[in-house]
Amino acid sequence: MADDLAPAASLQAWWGMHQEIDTLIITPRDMGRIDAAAAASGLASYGLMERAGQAVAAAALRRFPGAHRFVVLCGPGNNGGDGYVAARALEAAGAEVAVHALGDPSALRGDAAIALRHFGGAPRALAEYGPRPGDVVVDALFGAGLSRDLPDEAVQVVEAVRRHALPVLAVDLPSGIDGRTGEVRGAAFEAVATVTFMCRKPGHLLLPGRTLSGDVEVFDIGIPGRILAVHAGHVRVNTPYVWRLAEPQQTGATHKYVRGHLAVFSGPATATGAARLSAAAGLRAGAGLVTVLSPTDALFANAARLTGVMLKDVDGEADLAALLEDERLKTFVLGPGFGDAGRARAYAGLIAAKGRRLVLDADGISAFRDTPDALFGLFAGGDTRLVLTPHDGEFARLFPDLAGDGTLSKIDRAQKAAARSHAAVILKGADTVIAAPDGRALVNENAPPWLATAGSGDVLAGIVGAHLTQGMPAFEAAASAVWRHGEAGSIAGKGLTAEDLPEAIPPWPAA
Ligand SMILES: NC(=O)C1=CN([C@@H]2O[C@H](COP(=O)(O)OP(=O)(O)OC[C@H]3O[C@@H](n4cnc5c(N)ncnc54)[C@H](OP(=O)(O)O)[C@@H]3O)[C@@H](O)[C@H]2O)[C@@H](O)CC1
Ligand SMILES: Nc1ncnc2c1ncn2[C@@H]1O[C@H](COP(=O)(O)OP(=O)(O)O)[C@@H](O)[C@H]1O
Ligand SMILES: [K+]
Repeated sequence: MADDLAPAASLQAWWGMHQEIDTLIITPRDMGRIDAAAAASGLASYGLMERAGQAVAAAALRRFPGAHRFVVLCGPGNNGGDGYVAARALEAAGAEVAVHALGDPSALRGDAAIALRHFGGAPRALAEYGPRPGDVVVDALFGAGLSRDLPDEAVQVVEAVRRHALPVLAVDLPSGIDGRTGEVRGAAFEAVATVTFMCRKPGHLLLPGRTLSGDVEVFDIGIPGRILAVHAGHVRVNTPYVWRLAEPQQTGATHKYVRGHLAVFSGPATATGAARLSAAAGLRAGAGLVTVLSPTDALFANAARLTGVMLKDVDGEADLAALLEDERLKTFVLGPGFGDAGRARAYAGLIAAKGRRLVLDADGISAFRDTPDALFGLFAGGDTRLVLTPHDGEFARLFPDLAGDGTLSKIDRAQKAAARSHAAVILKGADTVIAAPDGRALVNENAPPWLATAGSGDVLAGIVGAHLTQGMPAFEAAASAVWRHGEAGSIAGKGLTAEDLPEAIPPWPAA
């Protein structure tokens, strides 16, 4: 996907400020380009392999001091080459080492053939490997070059290693994980740890690859940062480094209207809690004022439970149209607990027509399941004013073709959805991806699993709304909201309920 986008000069400049190597996520294809560029610049490619293999051996010795035997499984490409270097280094350190190769080692080419020659031993066939207690498996079968499902021979070894519960140290990626998508191709090792080189790949961050990679160590094998930067696409890890320059500034002249007014639509009398969760989160996340806009039948239910948040009777399009005359009301959250699909569509239309910003979540998203293009048309043109916050199910309602396309990674899906909808898209999950219409995308990694609790998404929508109403650009507002939501989950801790989250939203990290 990244390649289909011709980055505008401004976008290149934007990423130019965000080239911290720690935040780069590089696809296997771009990594191939980086290798080629490194070689073209005069860097000896075998030197890169040598450093890679040495780093793997060092990690193996450090992590598994009690290993009886290191079993290095080597594949037919450069991943296997790294394995031969590691095997030689482990032997040199005095460890017991067994090497098994997939395919005919004499067919190895290039750097991998050199690595085998330096190793000097004769690898045994993969099928001859018999797991023993005390074995530590160094998985160098396939890395970035995996291009199809694992061959049967490799699947059998994966299964045998799992049956014997042997620890696995993966080289670059656990074999079987697709580095571009994080998906399992047929079968995959489950690694205790993975040693990768220069930067993480999507497969280390997207599920299930994230889980199967274990601890990921990123080792610098000496490719210059300038070469990485030139060939890095538009994908980064969601860290404050990426959006800190867009954080709202608090100055002495700040007053509550400068900090922005956020409005959250409530559902009917029987479904008001979700909107209050969003509203409470919005206030805590920095909106100067927050108002719950409630249908008449739900006013008492809301009034009984609101303090810092204000309440207003909005029961239909005429009421909303009148309210939109107040220019200070800049941002709306529509969807949590909302229920009424027809009304949700009408409200979104009015908000768009008046040039306001909208966080569309939950029922607000589902309301457009039959007419997604109508939604996307509402917010086309100009600055990005719409943030969509779907989980996978809601995503499939608006973008059924993208959801059903098994060739796309979660990053690809979010990027394509953002471009189509003219929205910043937060595609939620344990590996939430945030994407902008211009192709930028971030993968989030700070959310603890106990954040998966009813109402947690409502809190996120409120935080996004608070950031938007303080004037942050949509993509940065969305990304920083996902990050603060994740931090709140860690601060509130295991066993949290969504009610605990607003209180736990942390201050902005120091810029
Ligand atoms: N800069 C860096 O990061 C550096 C990276 N380095 C290392 O290089 C690794 C990438 O090497 P790589 O490109 O040779 O790919 P790799 O994963 O070894 O596999 C390719 C081979 O497997 C084959 N093949 C693929 N799928 C298959 C299947 N299902 N079943 C059977 N065969 C299959 C494929 O055959 P083909 O598809 O061409 O038929 C080809 O022969 C990278 O992960 C890292 O460890 C370091 O050495 C130095 C610097
Ligand atoms: N396993 C997980 N680990 C971390 N965060 C998760 C996990 N599962 C879900 N989340 C997060 O929890 C939130 C759930 O939101 P959502 O699916 O809308 O639920 P709800 O509608 O109950 O609020 C999202 O922010 C999502 O990214
Ligand atoms: K591997």
